[in-house]
Amino acid sequence: MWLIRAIVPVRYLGSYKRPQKPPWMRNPVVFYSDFSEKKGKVAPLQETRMRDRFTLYARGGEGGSGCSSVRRSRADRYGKPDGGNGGRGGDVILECTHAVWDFSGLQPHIKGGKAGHGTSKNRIGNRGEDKVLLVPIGTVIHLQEGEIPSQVENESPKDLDPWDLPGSLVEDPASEENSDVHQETMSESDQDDTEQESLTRQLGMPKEADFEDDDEEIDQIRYNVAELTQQGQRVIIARGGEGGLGNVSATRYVRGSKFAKSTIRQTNLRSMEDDAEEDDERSSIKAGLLGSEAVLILELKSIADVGLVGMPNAGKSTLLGALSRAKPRVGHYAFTTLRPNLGNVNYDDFSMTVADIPGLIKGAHQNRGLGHNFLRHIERTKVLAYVVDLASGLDGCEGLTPWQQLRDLVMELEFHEEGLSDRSSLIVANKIDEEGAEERLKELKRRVKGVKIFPVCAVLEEGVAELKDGLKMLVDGNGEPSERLKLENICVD
Ligand SMILES: Nc1nc2c(ncn2[C@@H]2O[C@H](COP(=O)(O)OP(=O)(O)OP(=O)(O)O)[C@@H](O)[C@H]2O)c(=O)[nH]1
Repeated sequence: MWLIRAIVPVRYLGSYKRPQKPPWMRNPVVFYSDFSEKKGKVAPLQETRMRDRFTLYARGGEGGSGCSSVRRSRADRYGKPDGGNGGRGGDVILECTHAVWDFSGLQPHIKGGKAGHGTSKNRIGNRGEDKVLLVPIGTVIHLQEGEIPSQVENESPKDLDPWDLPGSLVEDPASEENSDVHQETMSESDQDDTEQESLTRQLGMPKEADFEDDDEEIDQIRYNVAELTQQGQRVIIARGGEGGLGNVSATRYVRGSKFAKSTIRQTNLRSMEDDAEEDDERSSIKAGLLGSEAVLILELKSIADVGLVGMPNAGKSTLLGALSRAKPRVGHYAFTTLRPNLGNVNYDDFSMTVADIPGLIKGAHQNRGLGHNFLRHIERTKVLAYVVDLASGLDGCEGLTPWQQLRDLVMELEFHEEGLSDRSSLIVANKIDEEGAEERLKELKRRVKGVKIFPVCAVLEEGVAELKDGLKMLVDGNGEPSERLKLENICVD
């Protein structure tokens, strides 16, 4: 026995118990989270880049299959069909909400819930679960493939309140007129055709015209097919498939067709050929239909009354904080702002939204800096506030003079979209507290004409009240139409 103990390791004899590690060694991350963070095991919290453009593939849920079941009783030896229809597949729905900023929470592929199958006793299958995706306010939908999304709830009476949006959803008036005329002259037979078409569409059957236009439609993106601009507004982007017919409904359907004479009792009398044909038809109507599919490009265009445009470090975020209760990130380095920030400016009888756009630099249209992608967020602003840094380039420091900043900003706006700078504007001359800024302001007023200039110290909130009044005048529409910043009105040399 002693000999065996000496040869076989002690742990295999059952008496050995492996010593446990102390708890702080078993789970170092929990007990020493600071330590592990220092070692780089836990990634530091980082602000992720905004996702304001997103490609989404959506598919409605499959319809459930219809059930084939026969209910027999003593009185009815042959039985009666009692199979219920399949349920309808779930839809994929986009819902607009203030709760999300961008599309970073979305998955690229989304499918509606599958419906339940029909069961005996003529019970219909459960409806598939709808998938609701939350998107931010100001989402514009472009259609790459599939059906145009349909509005379901809270449809806004106007496209966007309270002004007409420049460059978005502008429809060709001629086509509108044509469509009106077309509607007026539509005869009753045409209406019947349309009803038939919608029925075919509901049943998921392809139309003849679909086949003809297929080639043309490939690779064509239909822009601005829908947009979500109000809290709670919803659109269905992919519809669930219809459920298949159970044998109760299917028998009725088949009785009405060319198999009128073939009932369950007459099965034995039918020819084998008819049987096969009928079975095919029965099984095709029994299966649930697939849901519709769509490939969409979602694009976020924030909606604000005023857009703050300026070079990095000009003090836009500080100014937004001074104008509103928003608390954007402020830093003494360039590109602190990585996503547009929105703030509400309140007056006694009025309120407006201000958007702080990430800083622009010369060449942003060639993707320098953060590029000019964020400029799409000011496509929908009514008023532009150019924020310039009066202290930039003073005392031999690096930086552009305020008038050079303005020239570059207007040029970048125009590079992004022609005519983007052509809207009511004012200039915010920020950092007036800095040494030499007063002289700079005088020079700025001499060199730039056509728009009002508001000297401001955003940090100390000086001049902010006057700026608020100036913004209100422009947003209200009381501003003179000539108050636009034009390149020819900026003297740089
Ligand atoms: N002296 C002075 N400094 C200011 C004033 N306004 C802003 N600053 C400073 O300027 C720096 C940049 O301010 P931000 O508000 O982050 O500038 P921004 O334009 O949002 O910068 P980006 O995020 O890069 O686009 C910060 O250090 C602010 O404290 C001002 O009126 N006077």
